[in-house]
Amino acid sequence: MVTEVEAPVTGPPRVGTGVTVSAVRKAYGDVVALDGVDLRVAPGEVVAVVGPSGCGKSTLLSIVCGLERADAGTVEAPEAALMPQRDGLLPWLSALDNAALALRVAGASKAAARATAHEHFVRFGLQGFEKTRPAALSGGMRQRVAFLRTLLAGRPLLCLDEPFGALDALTRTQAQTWLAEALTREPRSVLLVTHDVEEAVLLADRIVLLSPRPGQVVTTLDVPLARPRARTDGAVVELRERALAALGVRT
Ligand SMILES: Nc1ncnc2c1ncn2[C@@H]1O[C@H](COP(=O)(O)OP(=O)(O)OP(=O)(O)O)[C@@H](O)[C@H]1O
Repeated sequence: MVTEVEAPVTGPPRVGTGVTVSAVRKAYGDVVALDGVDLRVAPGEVVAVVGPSGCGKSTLLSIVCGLERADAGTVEAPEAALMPQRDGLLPWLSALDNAALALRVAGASKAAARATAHEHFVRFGLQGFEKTRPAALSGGMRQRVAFLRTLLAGRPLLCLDEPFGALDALTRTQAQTWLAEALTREPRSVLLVTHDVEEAVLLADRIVLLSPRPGQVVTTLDVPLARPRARTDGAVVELRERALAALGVRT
């Protein structure tokens, strides 16, 4: 009998040292995107950043990932893998080669990178689609390929920018469930940007609410609930209402 062992995606370090953002400010000319933002992601914690469109959420992720520099303030963060707002899959590569991309960039041979990525295809619900190009995949499958590629980068911190923003409501719900399960299996420190308060309550350990631009932290909510969480659960509904009220949204 063959016993299948659930292999982790990559070796240690898995959750790293966490993230500390202190008094970060960033302006583009006259447009102040972020002003005095403080934020902490403890090792292994999922922190959601929620706020209205244009309040600087993507800018914050770019700074934490080291793609942009803050004008003021400090950021301490381990090496991060960014899953951008659009899935960023390369249209001319197969699903397998897209998933294996970070490994290739890190210097693995094509065969080794494909073999490692392929080990995870069943678990990610992608088996049978190895050779399929992104255009022929469903939206949910594209997100899973993009997420697998992000995980395989082997970084202790994942920065996810609206990972499900482009999906329809049903696919989005499935993807949220799937992400919650994936993070339970493969714990990482996660900074999740979303404008969907419910998504934040379903996935995060803590929610940081930002004001309209310039983005400033309005309040932080703890989500002390076991996963998986149901959107109809009373505690989930209550936290969602509290977050919306803090953002000034009437329900
Ligand atoms: N490279 C840039 N050059 C000039 N302005 C920028 C640049 N990047 C962002 N901005 C501006 O900074 C502000 C914050 O943008 P950012 O994309 O971080 O917001 P966001 O909260 O992620 O928005 P959304 O929810 O709509 O994605 C916006 O006014 C945006 O136009």
